[in-house]
Amino acid sequence: MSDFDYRKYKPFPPVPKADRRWPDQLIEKAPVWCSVDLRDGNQALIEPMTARQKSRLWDQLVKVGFKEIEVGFPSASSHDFDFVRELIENDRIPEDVTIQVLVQARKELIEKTFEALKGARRAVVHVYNSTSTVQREQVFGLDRQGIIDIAVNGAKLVQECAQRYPETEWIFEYSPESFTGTELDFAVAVCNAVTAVWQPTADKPVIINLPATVEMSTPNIYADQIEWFCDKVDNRDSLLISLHTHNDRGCAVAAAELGVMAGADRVEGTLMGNGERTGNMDVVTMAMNLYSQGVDPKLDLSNMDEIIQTVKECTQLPVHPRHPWAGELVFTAFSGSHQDAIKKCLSRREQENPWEVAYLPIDPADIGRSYQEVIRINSQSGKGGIAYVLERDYGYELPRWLQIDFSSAVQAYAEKSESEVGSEEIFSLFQNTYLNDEGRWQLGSYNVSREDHVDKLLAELSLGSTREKISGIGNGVVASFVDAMEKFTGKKIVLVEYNEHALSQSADAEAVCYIQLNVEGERYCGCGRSHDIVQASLDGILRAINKAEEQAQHAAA
Ligand SMILES: CC(=O)SCCNC(=O)CCNC(=O)[C@H](O)C(C)(C)COP(=O)(O)OP(=O)(O)OC[C@H]1O[C@@H](n2cnc3c(N)ncnc32)[C@H](O)[C@@H]1OP(=O)(O)O
Ligand SMILES: CC(C)C(=O)C(=O)O
Repeated sequence: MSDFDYRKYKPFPPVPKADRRWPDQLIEKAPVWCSVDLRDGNQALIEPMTARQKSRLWDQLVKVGFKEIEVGFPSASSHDFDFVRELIENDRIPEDVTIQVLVQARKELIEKTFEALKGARRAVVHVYNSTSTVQREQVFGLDRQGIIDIAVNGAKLVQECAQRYPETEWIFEYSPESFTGTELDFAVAVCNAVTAVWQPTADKPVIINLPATVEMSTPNIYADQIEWFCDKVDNRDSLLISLHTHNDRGCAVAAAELGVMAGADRVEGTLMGNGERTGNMDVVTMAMNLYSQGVDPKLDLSNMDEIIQTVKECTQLPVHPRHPWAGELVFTAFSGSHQDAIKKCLSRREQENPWEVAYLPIDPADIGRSYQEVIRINSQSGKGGIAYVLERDYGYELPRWLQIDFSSAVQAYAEKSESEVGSEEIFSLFQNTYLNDEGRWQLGSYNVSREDHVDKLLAELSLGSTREKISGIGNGVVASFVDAMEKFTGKKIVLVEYNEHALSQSADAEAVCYIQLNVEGERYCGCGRSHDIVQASLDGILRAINKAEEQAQHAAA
């Protein structure tokens, strides 16, 4: 057997179920969220958070709008204990926020936990023990009854301690840790034994948390487990069924979503999915998934960059640029056809209609992202994206024929530079390609007169110290200038395309004019920009002709 041998592993058994209902459910409201950033997130860090980092993350979690926050494992370390005390003693817990703490089902740890919570207005005490076959057999060396005894003793101790501190409103939570590796009938039996101690009612429910401590199966199987559990457990109406998924197979969010469809009321997770191994369920992703379906996520994620910054600074972990909804590249299109579709959808969008923009599942502005990042240019980009950047940043509304012409210049440039082409680079390339007069003929003074419906143009061209007088006639200034240039160059020139617009980004009302000429069978484009539309047109024509001349000289050389 080689080291990499799939025969080492066995498939996860499906849940035999003839009455599967969850696939037909829709999630129409947000679950109760509980952040476990300061506990599960913290226990997985290379360097656990300092008091200052915890405090900062706490403030952020409150700001985002979590109403339940697991703040630590106060019996495990003095840091966690002190942090809980600090929150309580300095009155830092808003009225509508409930703190939660985790503890193993062990006497001395439970007692210490209640000491840490002394004086709290309201708190969730979350007690757990492992119930899976592997842990029963190999870690605890106990049979089913032995495991039930640990859970029941823990539940009794929690209840007794709570009675010692009646000034606090207590909420109890129990987790059959490693639920996904536990036989379902046994998970139900353990939880029933715990709730038989706590005696919850519909008015005073307890939380039963069903963790995928390790994600072991496809998310549909987790949903089957949740639905099966909800159907069989005693007193379902007096329980809040909570989910706590991990991301070992990369499906923690999917599992939580399907678990909610299967009947769960509450979801535990962390911001950006920090947590043990591959992490906890990412609350940002699940909440944004709801948001993008038109469901109020009951969390305020509008300042995504601030959230990311806080998470990064407190956990010392990076956030991937392609992290769902939040990464710095998730609203960016580099590829041409995507850019083209985005540009068209955005320009046709009517504010009052529901959001429907190709390749952008939500409006990036909702989470504080600018449209600057939506379209970025590299060698994979096309004309639509390039035109979008020029219009957005410089007010140039390139006609389609010029977009086609210019995109080949940008493509060549991007291939040569082998990197992204920034907006300023694109504009400078545009100027060099269509607005450049260096070493070329420029238009000096000109005069147009009209006689018998025919326009006559006299003009002066200059190139360095050389001056040339030209003249032409035609129907309009443009036609007479083209005529003059035909005589001057000795070439056949036809005006193919002409577009103009006022430059919206110019404070003093400049116009821009785009020209395409056919010079001796070849097409050349030029552009003019001036306060005077005639000047802009003539400049555009001359620049296109200059390009034709330059090309002819190169060909001759
Ligand atoms: C899936 C999760 O994320 S669960 C949360 C995990 N988080 C943490 O463990 C971080 C905080 N924990 C700690 O710092 C430590 O475990 C402490 C301080 C709480 C306890 O430390 P210690 O008692 O020295 O050690 P340890 O955790 O190894 O204890 C293991 C013992 O407790 C028992 N035990 C472990 N978990 C539980 C539990 N939930 N309920 C009852 N007993 C338990 C084990 O069987 C073992 O018993 P043994 O000593 O008879 O073999
Ligand atoms: C204690 C429990 C809820 C836990 O963190 C887990 O199972 O992952």
